[in-house]
Formats: sequence, C-alpha cells, structure tokens
Amino acid sequence: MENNTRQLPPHVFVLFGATGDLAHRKLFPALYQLEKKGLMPEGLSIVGTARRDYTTEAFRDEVHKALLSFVKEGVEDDVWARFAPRIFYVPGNVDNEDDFRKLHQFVLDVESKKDHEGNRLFYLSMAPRFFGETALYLKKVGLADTKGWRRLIIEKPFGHDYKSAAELNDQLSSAFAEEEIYRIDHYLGKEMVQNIEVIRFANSMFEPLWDNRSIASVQITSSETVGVEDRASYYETSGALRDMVQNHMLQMVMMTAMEPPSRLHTEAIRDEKVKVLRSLRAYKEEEVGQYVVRGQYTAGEIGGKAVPGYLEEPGVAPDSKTETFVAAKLFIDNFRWAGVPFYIRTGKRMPVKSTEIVIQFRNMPKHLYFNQDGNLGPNLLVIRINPVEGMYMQMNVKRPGTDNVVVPIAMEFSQSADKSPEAYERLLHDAMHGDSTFFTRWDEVSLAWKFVDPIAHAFANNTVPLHTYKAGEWGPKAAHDLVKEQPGLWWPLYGNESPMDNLEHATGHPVEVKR
Ligand SMILES: NC(=O)C1=CN([C@@H]2O[C@H](COP(=O)(O)OP(=O)(O)OC[C@H]3O[C@@H](n4cnc5c(N)ncnc54)[C@H](OP(=O)(O)O)[C@@H]3O)[C@@H](O)[C@H]2O)C=CC1
Ligand SMILES: O=C1O[C@H](COP(=O)(O)O)[C@@H](O)[C@H](O)[C@H]1O
Repeated sequence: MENNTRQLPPHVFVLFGATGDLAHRKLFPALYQLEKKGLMPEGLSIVGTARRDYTTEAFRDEVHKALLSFVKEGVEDDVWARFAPRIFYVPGNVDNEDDFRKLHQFVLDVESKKDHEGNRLFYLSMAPRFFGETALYLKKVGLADTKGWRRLIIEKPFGHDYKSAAELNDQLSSAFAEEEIYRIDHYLGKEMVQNIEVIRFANSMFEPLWDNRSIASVQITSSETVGVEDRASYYETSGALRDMVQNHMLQMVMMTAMEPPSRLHTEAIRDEKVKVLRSLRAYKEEEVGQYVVRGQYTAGEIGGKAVPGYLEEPGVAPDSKTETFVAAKLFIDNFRWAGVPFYIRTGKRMPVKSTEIVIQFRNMPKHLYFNQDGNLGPNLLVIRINPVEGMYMQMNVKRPGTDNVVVPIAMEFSQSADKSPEAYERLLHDAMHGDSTFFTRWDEVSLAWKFVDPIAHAFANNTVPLHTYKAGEWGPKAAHDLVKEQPGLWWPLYGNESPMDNLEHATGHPVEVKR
C-alpha cells in the first residue's frame, strides 16, 4: 500500500466518457484535489474523450464549470492555473476504429511534448456496454502498447450476472492482464471501509473477540433517503440487488469477516477477502425466500416532504417489479463464523442516509445486573461509514444513584468526513500508483455474482414476494421478521446524530444519558 503524500508517477490519463456526469461530479473534482495537494508531476496529462465536438479550450471551460459546481470548498485560481494546461480533449466515438486511431495519434502528440515515461492509464467512465469493445480497440490500434506501464480502470456495473461478467472479463483479459485491470467499487475508497482492517488488525483488544465465541450477530445497513432520481433506465435493469448487494454490501461483509492477511500486501489481502466469499453459504433459488426479503417503496414522506412512490417515478414501468430494498440473512460457514448470522440491508427512500456495521457481542453467561426493563443490553461495536466517519462502543454502566440500575453508554469516536479525501480521489491516487488493494479482483467479482444469481432468478421468477414499504420507513415488515429470532431488531442508525443523544433502543425505554 502506498504513501498518500508521494508524487504520482508521470503518465497520460485517458478518460473515456469525459463529458459525462461521473466525470463532472466526481472524477475531475478528484483530479483537481490531487493537483491541489501538489501530487501531480510535470509529466501528467489528462486526455478526455467523448462524442461531443469540443476543442481542448472549450473542454477546459466545461471542466472549470464542473469544478465550480462540485468542489465543495471552491476552486483556487492558482491550482486551476496549474491544472488547466494538463487537460486536453479529442472527440471520438468508441464504436469507430478510426476514432481510436485519431485518439492514438493525439496521445502520441501529447507524449511528444513532455516526458510521460511511456505510461498510460485508461479510465472507462461510460455505459458498461462499451467496456469490452473499448478495451479491444485499445489493443487493436496500439494505444495499449506502451513503453511503460498501462492500466485500465473499469466503472461499475461489472456485468449483469455471472455469465455477462465472465464474457466482459474475457474481452478485457484479451487486451489487459488481470493485474492491469482496476475494477471500481467506490465503497472500497471510503475512509471507514478502509479503516475496518485497521480497527481489526491494529487493536489487540478486538481480534481475540472477533469470532463466533464472542460475537452473536453482525448487521450491515446502507440506507439512502434518495429515490431512483433520474436513473430509472439503469435502475430498472439493476434493482437494489445488483446495484448495492452484489458489490458494496458483499465488500463490507468481506472486510468485516476476513482473516488477517499474512502481510499488508495487495494480493494477500484480496486472497483473504475471496476466502470469505468461498465460505458464504449459497442459497438455491427455492431457498431464497427464507433468507432474503425484497421491497419497493410507495409514496411517503422524507424529512417532512411528500415523495412519490417508485412506480410514479419518471421512466419507471407502471407495473415494475424492481426492488428498491433488499435485506438478507447470510452465513459464513467457516470455523470463525459458523452460526453467526450476518444481516445485510440496503434501500432507497429510507428515513436516514447512513451506512453502518453493527457488531453485536454475546450476552453475559449470567446477568447480575439489570436495566430498568429487567434486561441487560448487549455490547455493540458500531463502525460508522457514512455520513459520520467513526465508531462507538455501547457498554453498560451503573446509573449514578442508589438504585443499582444499569444504563447503556456509548464511547464514541468520530472524525470530520470533510477532511477525508473523497472515495474517487483515493481510488484514482491508488490506481495511478499501481496499488489495486481497494479494487476488486476477478475472483471476488465472479464469486459475488455466483452468490447473487440464484437470488436474482428468484426475484425474476417471483418466487420471493415483492413487499412494499412507505417512503420514509425502514423497509417492509418482512425485513423485521428476518431478525425477529435474533437479535430481535435492526439496530437503529443515527445518520448525522450522535448515539449519545439517543440510547433508548438499548433498553426499549428512554434513558437519561447526557454528554
Ligand atoms: N454518475 C454517477 O454518479 C455514477 C456513475 N457510475 C458509472 O460510471 C459510468 C459513467 O456514468 P455517467 O457519467 O453517469 O454516464 P453519462 O451518461 O453521464 O456519461 C456517458 C459518457 O459516455 C460518452 N459516450 C456515450 N456514448 C459514447 C460513444 N458511443 N462513444 C464515445 N463516448 C460516448 C458520453 O459523452 P457524449 O454524449 O459526448 O459522447 C458521456 O461522456 C457508468 O458505467 C456508470 O454506471 C458509477 C457510479 C456513479
Ligand atoms: O453505487 C451506488 O452507490 C450509491 C450510494 O453510494 P454512497 O456512497 O452515497 O453510499 C447509490 O445511490 C447508487 O444507486 C449506486 O449505484
């Protein structure tokens, strides 16, 4: 893994889909931040391409406008003055071989002006149907024949199922070696997702407890308040299962459950993650209904504002069966995790935007102390990924006074998310340095699809009921039934709030805990 302050290596960064939404909202702002941090060397040039007929000058103006809209803290003139001359644009259609030849010549011209050490990084920020064909053209016209290194960054989604993912992978592999392919999962660029490993493997207090002897269950939730927005054409073919579960949710399961790697080396880490997927209990299509719940939002209210149901969203078929919510109970059948349920849950139009991992420890073998409910709340370790970056431990202490009542408290750590680099900045930085630790390897992607495919078939064949939930609720009732036996509830998520302000869930009653 690389040092974040080291200068980036010289190279030409070729961005396909340079006029698109992702490029404007995420990629150019991320590149700007790398410039601002002084990490870009003299020989680093950015060549954007798409069909729109811009000149380089007009494209630089577009990028400047995008930065003004999407760089939160504003654009500094001196940084822009350094950044702008690196940016070039050449129009082209990825269906057209001649346009690839023009692009090749353009890149050679850019390379002739400064020493880029013959390195090229290609980023495919386009509709996925173009990924395979673009990689093949890169090889065919010689763009991928470099004097230095070459790398290919691929956006999501990587296939629609195992079969299409394998076909795509075959196409990519005929032009690039596996170690040259960087498959993006932006959750792996999130500060606290990367921190899971550090929390686990740099603290001697957690690792001895990190197994089925001490942990009763794990809950991983990624909830969003937004609906489908203007992405219905994509989302209607994807749904929450392919959009969130196959990639981000399973990545968080892997990070939470993996064994310690033998060393902090990319392949050693990825090997351990893959082993988790190999141990993940696969469900046959006919079993899916016992372990997986799907839902679709209906009209409701979020933050006091009325919002339409999924079926009323623009571009959604009036009889659409696309799921906007998935909850599932997973088992990792290895020595460490046998018998521990891993619950995952993700949905749109839920009450708060939040991603959290809740590790629930086993109860004491015998209760000597009780809360006012006559119970004792469990210990929790909660890793907060978004919007707050941090973690807290929920423990029991004596309520001050003479009544010997025990109350839950939260020992809390949080850091300002504003200071953390955005996921795309970190991932671009890593790819430029050739560090693929936080990108997904083909065996991870393929196993994730093999796990998801029977669930997708069960959804497509309506073997699993499609429940509804009102926008602003925590998914359908069936999702609550999934956890009914153990632990009995989905632990609340706090969004931007502090758990210290709201601990009543631990006892079922409000408790008086003040900071
Ligand atoms: N937007 C987002 O927030 C996210 C996007 N992604 C992924 O990123 C990728 C890009 O998404 P997004 O930016 O939203 O998509 P857009 O539709 O906004 O952009 C697509 C880009 O591809 C270009 N393009 C389209 N057809 C061709 C063609 N035949 N030849 C050359 N260029 C072409 C378009 O430019 P032009 O019309 O000028 O040709 C445009 O620059 C997708 O894989 C998506 O799944 C992933 C996560 C989030
Ligand atoms: O990949 C995706 O992720 C976002 C949620 O990402 P986050 O970083 O905001 O948690 C989701 O909205 C989108 O549908 C999906 O494609």
